[in-house]
Amino acid sequence: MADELLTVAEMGRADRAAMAAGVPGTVLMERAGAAVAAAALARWSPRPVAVLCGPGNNGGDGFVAARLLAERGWPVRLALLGEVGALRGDAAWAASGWTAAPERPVERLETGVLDGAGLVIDALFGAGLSRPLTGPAADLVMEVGRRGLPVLAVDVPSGVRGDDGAVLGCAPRADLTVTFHRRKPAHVLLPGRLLCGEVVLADIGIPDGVVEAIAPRTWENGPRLWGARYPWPRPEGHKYSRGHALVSGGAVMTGAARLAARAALRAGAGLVTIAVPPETVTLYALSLPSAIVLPAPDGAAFEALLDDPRRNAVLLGPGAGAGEALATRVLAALARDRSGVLDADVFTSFAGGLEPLALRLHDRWVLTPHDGEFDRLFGPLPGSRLDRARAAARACGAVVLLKGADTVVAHPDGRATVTTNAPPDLATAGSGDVLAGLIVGLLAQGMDGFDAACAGAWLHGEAGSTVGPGLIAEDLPEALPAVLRRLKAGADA
Ligand SMILES: NC(=O)C1=CN([C@@H]2O[C@H](COP(=O)(O)OP(=O)(O)OC[C@H]3O[C@@H](n4cnc5c(N)ncnc54)[C@H](OP(=O)(O)O)[C@@H]3O)[C@@H](O)[C@H]2O)[C@@H](O)CC1
Ligand SMILES: [K+]
Repeated sequence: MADELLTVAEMGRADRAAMAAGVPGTVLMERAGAAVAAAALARWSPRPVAVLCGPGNNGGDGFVAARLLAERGWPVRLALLGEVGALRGDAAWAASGWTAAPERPVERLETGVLDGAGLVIDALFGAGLSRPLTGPAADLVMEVGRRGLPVLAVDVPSGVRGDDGAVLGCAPRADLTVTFHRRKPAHVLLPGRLLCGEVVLADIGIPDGVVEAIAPRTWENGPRLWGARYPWPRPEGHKYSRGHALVSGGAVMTGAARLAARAALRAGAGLVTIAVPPETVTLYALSLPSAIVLPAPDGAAFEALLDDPRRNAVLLGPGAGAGEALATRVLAALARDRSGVLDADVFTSFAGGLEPLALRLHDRWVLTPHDGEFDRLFGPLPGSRLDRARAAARACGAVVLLKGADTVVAHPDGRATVTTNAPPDLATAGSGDVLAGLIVGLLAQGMDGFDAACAGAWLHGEAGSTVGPGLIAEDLPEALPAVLRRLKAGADA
């Protein structure tokens, strides 16, 4: 499945470009409807179907699918929101194909159309959803849910907004969603992703060059985006050539930096130094035999460690304790030519204003806030998680990774990815520290900020899935070798 995600506006451009290139809209619609019918035939045994059509082209796709399933002998009832005579363009053409057979009426959109149905095809609204569902459309959607009928959604479950996966009013929970040409953000962002069920991507004959011309800026995160630049160890390499991460460890919450350091090592950093309060050196050293544990009693000692240019990537935040001392260390790291990750307590330390950070950050730095930390640092920004992460990256000049079940990574230049492989088991204490450690480990090996953030988020999700139920954060670094082995096998194939 292609990784690009098209906004609704970009998909509209793709449709128009295809038509300008000589593919008529009716042909696109016939192929779209045929893909829906084919998906129904592939997934379900023959059964009575209720096709719910809206007043636009999404409904047009429904008319085509209804005709094709009826031609295959499936009992099909079709109901339309509005009047057939009010349909325009390709949708009117598609409706005429259905009504050409006198035994195929167009029913009013009322709940009775569901009686006897063993499958619902939801073709009420797709890309043109412009407001919350109300009236008969909402009634039908609610009734489908009450009856627990299987649902095949056309393009998106009606009520799910394509650009951000938000639900306007209500939307059915689909078992299968057939979308066209490329997926939309709604297929990967929550809650949309959960309402889509399985997503099938259908080729409706939009020429390949069209996507290149549109040059989308959003992708589903995965190794196809960054795998070619993954810093696999080289035969001629040694630990000094694999980067040296510097992790700042705290006095009280010592687990956070230890988890991060271990993850950085597992991600392949050649060396990891943890700078810790002197009284905690033994504790850190005993639990991390592969790391270098050094005392850093104060800011000056930390700066002395920073001054060694071999320590090329820095992690600040996990377990550090918010406040002036942490802020000073952050600014000291930013004043040097390093890459790094800012996490956790850093966001509280700079909650008073972004300016001191924004003046010095650049795109080899990655900020990894969850939603609460994000709001603390950037304020309540409008829009979807994609919009907000992009705006934040632009505002601060660094890569922003907005953590969650649908983690977004955004670059200041507008590129963004959505990560979809994170299992719910990852929502556990210390999980974010591991993520920060993975990213700093990749930065230390020379990956750029956007690649490192994307690869780190994906590896984190894979490690989480590998462990599965019962996961605790300590498991994640240990799961990494198996994940990397699979990644490398794919890269070598
Ligand atoms: N050639 C192509 O472009 C291709 C497109 N394809 C298909 O077309 C779909 C996009 O079609 P579309 O642009 O016509 O929009 P669509 O989702 O049918 O809805 C628009 C209508 O719904 C109405 N409406 C909106 N919200 C409402 C609400 N809450 N409650 C009530 N009414 C509401 C809205 O009214 P308005 O906002 O104008 O008042 C308008 O009348 C796309 O998802 C894909 O399935 C494929 O066939 C491939 C080729
Ligand atoms: K739909």
